[in-house]
Amino acid sequence: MSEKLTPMMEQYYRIKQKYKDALLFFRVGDFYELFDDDARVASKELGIVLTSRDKKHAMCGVPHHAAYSYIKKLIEKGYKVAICEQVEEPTGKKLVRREVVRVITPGTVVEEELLTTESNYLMALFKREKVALAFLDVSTGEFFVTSVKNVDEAICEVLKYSPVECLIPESFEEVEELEKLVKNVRRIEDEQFNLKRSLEVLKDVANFQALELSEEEILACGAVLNYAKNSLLFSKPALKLQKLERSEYMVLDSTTIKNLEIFRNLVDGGRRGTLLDVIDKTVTAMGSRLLKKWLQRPLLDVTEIERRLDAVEELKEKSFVRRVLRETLEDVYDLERIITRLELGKANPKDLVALKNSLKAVGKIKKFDFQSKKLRDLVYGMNPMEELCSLIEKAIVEDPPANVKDGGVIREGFDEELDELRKAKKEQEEFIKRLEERERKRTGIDNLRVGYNNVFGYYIEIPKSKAKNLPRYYIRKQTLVNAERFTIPELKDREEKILAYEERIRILEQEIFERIRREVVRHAEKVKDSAERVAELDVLCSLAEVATLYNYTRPKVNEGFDIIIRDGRHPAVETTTKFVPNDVNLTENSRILIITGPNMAGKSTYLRQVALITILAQIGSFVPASYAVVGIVDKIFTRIGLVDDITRGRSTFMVEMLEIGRILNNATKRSLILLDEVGKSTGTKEGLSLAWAIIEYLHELGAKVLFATHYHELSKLENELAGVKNYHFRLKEENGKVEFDRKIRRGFSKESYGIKIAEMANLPKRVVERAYEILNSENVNGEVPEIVEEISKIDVMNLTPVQALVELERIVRKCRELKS
Ligand SMILES: Nc1ncnc2c1ncn2[C@@H]1O[C@H](COP(=O)(O)OP(=O)(O)OP(=O)(O)O)[C@@H](O)[C@H]1O
Repeated sequence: MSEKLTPMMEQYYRIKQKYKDALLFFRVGDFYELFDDDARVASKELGIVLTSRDKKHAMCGVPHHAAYSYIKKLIEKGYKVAICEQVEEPTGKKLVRREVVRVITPGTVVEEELLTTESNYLMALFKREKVALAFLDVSTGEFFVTSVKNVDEAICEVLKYSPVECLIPESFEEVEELEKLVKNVRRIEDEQFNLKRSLEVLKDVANFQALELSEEEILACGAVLNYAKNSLLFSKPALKLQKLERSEYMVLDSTTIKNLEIFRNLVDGGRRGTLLDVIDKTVTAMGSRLLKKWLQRPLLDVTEIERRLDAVEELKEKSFVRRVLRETLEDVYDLERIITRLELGKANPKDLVALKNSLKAVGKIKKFDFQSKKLRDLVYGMNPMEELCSLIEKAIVEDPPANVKDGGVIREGFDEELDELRKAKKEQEEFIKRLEERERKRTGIDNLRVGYNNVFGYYIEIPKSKAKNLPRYYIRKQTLVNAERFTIPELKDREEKILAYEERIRILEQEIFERIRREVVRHAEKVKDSAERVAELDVLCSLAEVATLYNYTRPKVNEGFDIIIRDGRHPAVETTTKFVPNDVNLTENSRILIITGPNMAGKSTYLRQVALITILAQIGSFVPASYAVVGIVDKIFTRIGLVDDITRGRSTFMVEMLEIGRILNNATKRSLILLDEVGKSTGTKEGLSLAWAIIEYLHELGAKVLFATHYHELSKLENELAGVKNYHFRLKEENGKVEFDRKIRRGFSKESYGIKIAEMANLPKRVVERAYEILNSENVNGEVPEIVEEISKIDVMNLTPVQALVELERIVRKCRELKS
């Protein structure tokens, strides 16, 4: 078959050979065409018509000007797209040279049209003794690496950063775990995680030597960089690597991130109703990304937290200044991405104008005067780069086209040679105008007209009825329904001149644009620095805005142990419900709170709000409370709600115990632990014993614990362990009607409201009455028969001596209680 291929198709197959795993967008004139299997896939995924070329090759195509919308769909579905361009101007019949100029994958996108404002991370994972994770957002140049102890912790990082594409060695076993969280997991041959190759690509990263990375980290970093390099984004990456130490930030494990609905809600996985959603009032894309990072990494350093709080307080108080500042911040475009596109040579003239306008806004921000150290430092260090700004202003027109090749980008008066060429071209055009006038007179045809199109160039158009007896130098070019088109030697001559000028203008404009781009890139670091400052100011303004809007107060954050909150609220629930505030006192002798109360009373909400207030305090935000003291928490663990993991053949109980095991093994005295109905997923007796033993363990550890439970028996722990205190929620009963009052109270409530809630839920009256009847009958209410039954169930022969002792102790305790 190969000898019958046209030269173009031969060229196609040669190129396709190198990009087998990508859909090849092959530029033919104004279209990108896809062939064979690529065409079949694309036509199905994009809903476009499948045709054929030369009746041999399946084919479909998309117009080049709309290509991004199609590429976006394919990328979102996880495909790689290789863009093959015509890299020379087509001349005559000779086959035009074509090359792949870019391979686009979800994690290597820099094109504005293909991105959202969120971070777009490409991640690589490498596991040996530890697990190293490298994250690269090529669109902003953000690049960081971190190490964790095991795959569980790695999953937690993945959940936090939500990478869009993930590279793992083929031998990595826990791939299913990852695939639940990341749409595009790519298995890379193990040899690709190669030390020599990684070191080779990493040597271009300026600060690499200074970082002391582990081998795992080097391999993970090398893998992401090589992948980005193979997508033809850069030959030498201009990146700075950051090594994140987990010990510098509060650790939020994956269940906590999910349960507290920090980034995604539990309803549909979206952003609505999440903590991020509530506190994100940023006005720039950079600010919005940074705020998310702050939530991903709450601080442990009290000094820095206090600095942020000072800044938020000042901005909260100066509401007018804040408003003006936020309006100015709105004028700053996504500088991080613009400067990255400029560095990668993928920027367009509009990017330069946006950069200039942003720098002007930066200049205005620099003039703000603040008291707090953080705000002063941020504002003072802003660099508006007036010279660069005025260079762009002088060089680029205010509203340039998106593509330099379209021309009209460089302002008049900026470059003498360009002005000369434009003038010369204009003279020719004016000559043609005069020529039109002259020919009208010569021929006596009033509606003779000179026109231009891309295919035929300049022509003289004359209505058909009058296209007779024309001068001999008129040469026919084209016949239309109502008109004839001609050229004359003079017009042809001028046209050639105009085309030659146009070509020189085009090249010169591109050269000037490139010169300015290089000049801007020389100052890239300064632009990036201002971008970081803008992002931080925006986040601080957002926190001040939220504090004002929702009436938050400044927490007192310290190195102490206590968490004391007055009138605390759940930041998200309070935006949709009339919220009843509650206090919390977590101190050395009240560090484990056993919280009982009916279903739906508000126990889980209470647990969550304490954790959310702690997180807010440690990112430097005000908190939803009237007063709050927060002693730094190193890790937050949660076990809320029952989750099955059937896919892994684990029962609800197994999952629960695995999670509890992880918590008990990793928590420290400084940790905050939220446990909701632990033990519920197994039999009452066993569940209760486990809950009991877990509380004893955590009491010894000294951690702060909120333990919501239906096991009323646990309330006895208050008398046995110094740090345990009982709290409860109850129903308000007025005139025979019950409702939730959502107030937490000290002590333990014996009342059980199950049937009352059933009544509230409109169960048939007969059922409710019968339930009360049974409840009040001897068998149910009497506790002696219950004990007898329990003792008879104990399988004495199969108990170890220790277990037997535990059982005995429990029974004795119960009997004593009954006696009293
Ligand atoms: N302090 C509060 N003020 C107002 N509404 C609240 C408050 N706390 C909780 N709620 C509302 O009550 C509902 C039930 O709360 P939550 O889920 O915390 O109850 P629960 O005691 O944990 O219930 P269960 O034991 O069934 O899990 C929530 O959906 C919330 O909207």
